[in-house]
Amino acid sequence: MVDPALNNRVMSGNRNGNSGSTVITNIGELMTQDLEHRVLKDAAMVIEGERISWIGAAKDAPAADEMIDAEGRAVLPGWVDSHSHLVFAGDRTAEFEARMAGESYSAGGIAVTTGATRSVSDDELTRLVRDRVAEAVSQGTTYLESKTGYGLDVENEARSARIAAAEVDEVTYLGAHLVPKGSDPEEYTDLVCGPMLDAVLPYVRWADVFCERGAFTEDQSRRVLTAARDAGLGLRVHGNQLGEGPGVALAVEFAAASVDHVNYLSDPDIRDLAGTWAGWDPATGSGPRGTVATCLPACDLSTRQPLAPGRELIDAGVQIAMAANCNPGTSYTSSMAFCVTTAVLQMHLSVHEAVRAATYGGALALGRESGNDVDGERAVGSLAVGHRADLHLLKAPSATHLAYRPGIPLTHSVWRAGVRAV
Ligand SMILES: N=CN[C@@H](CCC(=O)O)C(=O)O
Ligand SMILES: [Zn+2]
Repeated sequence: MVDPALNNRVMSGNRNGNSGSTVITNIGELMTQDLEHRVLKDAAMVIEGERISWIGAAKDAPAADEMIDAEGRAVLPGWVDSHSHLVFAGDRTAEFEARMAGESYSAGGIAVTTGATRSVSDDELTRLVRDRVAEAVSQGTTYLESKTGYGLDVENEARSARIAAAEVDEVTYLGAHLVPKGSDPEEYTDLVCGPMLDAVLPYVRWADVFCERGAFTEDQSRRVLTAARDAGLGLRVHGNQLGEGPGVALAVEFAAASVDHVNYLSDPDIRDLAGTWAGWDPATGSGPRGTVATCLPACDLSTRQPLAPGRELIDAGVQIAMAANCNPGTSYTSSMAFCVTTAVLQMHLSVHEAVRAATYGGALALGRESGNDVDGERAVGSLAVGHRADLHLLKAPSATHLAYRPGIPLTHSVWRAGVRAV
C-alpha cells in the first residue's frame, strides 16, 4: 500500500517523520550497483534520515534506533526510470489491438492522446500522474523522469511541465513530439524553439526531440536541440526507433545525456556512441560522461520492433540505461522488473547488467549517479554511504529471481529517500 503523501518530490525523515536511524539486517544479497560492483552476502545497511550511513557485513552492523530483519531477502537500489511520458489522459486500446492484428506503429497516435489530455482539468491530470507515480513506486521505482509531449501548444505544454514538476523527480520538455495536425512543420518548430520553450523553462531540466520519420526531421531536430541547449537545458533524443536515421548521430553531436529507443543502429552509430565514453573512467565515475543509450524493451515488444541491441552496446563500451517508457501508445507499463526480465531472457544481459542498467544506468542518463551529487542532491541508482536511501527489498533471496521467476511480483518493500514507501 503506497502512501500518496510519499509521492512528493522532496522528502526527508523516516516513516514517522523523524530523522532516527534504521538498520536493515540479515540481507541475503545486497546488490549495491556501486562503482566497485559489489554484491554482498549476509549484509546489513543503516539509513539515517534520507541517506545511507553504513553498509557492511551483518555481523558488524552498528546499533540503530530501529531494526528491520530482511529475513534473507535481496536488497537492490530502487529502480531509476529515466524515460516515461506520464502526463496524459485516455488510453489507446484500439490502436494496440490493431497493432496486435498486424498494423505497424506510427507517430500519428500521439495526436489522439493530445486531444484527450487537453480535454481534462488540471486536477484530473494531476490525479492521473500521481496514480501512475504510485503504481511505479509500488513496484520498486524510486526515481522517476517524465516528459511532456501531449500538450503540443504553449498553454498545454506549460501545464504538463508544471504538473509533472510537482509529481516526479525530473522533467523533460518534449514539445517536439509531433507536429499537430494543421500546423506547418517549420512554424511549429519555431514555436517549440521560442514561446513554448520559454513557457516550460521554469519547470524542466531537460529537452528531448522525437527525431523520426512522421515526427521531426534532422534539421528540425537540430533546431530544437540548439534552442534547448542555448536555454541551458540538458538534452536527450528519441532516436532510431522505427528505422536507422540521424537520431544517434545528432545525440552524439550535441553531447546529449541520452539517446533513447536505439532499435536500429548502424555500426558507425555504435562506434560513435562508444566514442563518447572514451574519456570516462567507469572505475571512478570520473571524466566526461558520454551519451547513454537507453533501451526500452517493453516498448519494443508492444510495437513489435526488434529489441534494442543492449548486448552489443555494452560489449562496445557504451553505458546503457533501461527504462519502462510508460505511455499510452507504445508501452503502457511502469514495470521496470518486466524490462529487467526481458533484458536477461531476450537481450542476453546478465542479471547484474540488467539491474545496473535499470538503476545506475538510469541515474547516469539523468546526471544523478554516484560522485555527481549535483545541486546538493544525493546520488541515486546505487547503494553506498552518502547516497540517497532508495532501496528495493525483494520477496526473493537474490536478484536472479527477477529473471528466474518472470511475471511474479517480487517487490517486498521500498524506501524512497529514507522513507518507507511500500
Ligand atoms: N516514440 C515516441 N514517443 C513515445 C510514444 C508516444 C505515443 O505513441 O504516444 C515513445 O517513447 O515510445
Ligand atoms: Zn518516449
